[in-house]
Amino acid sequence: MTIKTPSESITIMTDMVLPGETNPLNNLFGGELLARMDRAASITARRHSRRICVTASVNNVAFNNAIPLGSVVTIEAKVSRAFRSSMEIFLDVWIEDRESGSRLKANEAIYTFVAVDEMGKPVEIPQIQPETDLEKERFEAALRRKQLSLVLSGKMKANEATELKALFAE
Ligand SMILES: CC(=O)SCCNC(=O)CCNC(=O)[C@H](O)C(C)(C)COP(=O)(O)OP(=O)(O)OC[C@H]1O[C@@H](n2cnc3c(N)ncnc32)[C@H](O)[C@@H]1OP(=O)(O)O
Repeated sequence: MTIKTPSESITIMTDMVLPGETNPLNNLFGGELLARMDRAASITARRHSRRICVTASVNNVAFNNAIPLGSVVTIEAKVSRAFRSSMEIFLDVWIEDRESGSRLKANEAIYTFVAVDEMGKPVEIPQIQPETDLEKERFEAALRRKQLSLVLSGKMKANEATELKALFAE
């Protein structure tokens, strides 16, 4: 079984917010950000698996800070954990202050991608070896999030979600 680190497949995309991409408050339209994150996550999933990858679910998106027109937006996409054919991709979104250059964390999201063959059938992928403390923390919690996503999508019975149940029993 091949094992890879998250840094081997990281994708960093930097772009600007243009007038056609904003809402009436002149902030980045939510759907535009979702599409940009999907693109970055898709590249990371492909780099990790070297396969065709499809978005299986968007597990969490937090629009914590509005992103104003003209902002420079950086999206970082990393594999937090790989399972058999699916992988969790964690996205961190930053905006850059024009004058100081300092970065402010604007949003976070978690997507699940599945690697498939040419017929769309799920295929096995390399596992992940987390390195940093944050990567280890996200790796540990990923199975819980996978079970929650499967329960919510009706693909797993709640009483089979052992990791989730353990969380409530703590
Ligand atoms: C980049 C893009 O935008 S692609 C376009 C948008 N996406 C699509 O069109 C995808 C359409 N959906 C599909 O092709 C299929 O439903 C698939 C490939 C995602 C899943 O196929 P299934 O027949 O359900 O396969 P299966 O049940 O074996 O699941 C495959 C894996 O996905 C995982 N999975 C499926 N649904 C979910 C979900 N909602 N949340 C988390 N994981 C999921 C399964 O747990 C399994 O993981 P594992 O192999 O790592 O244990």
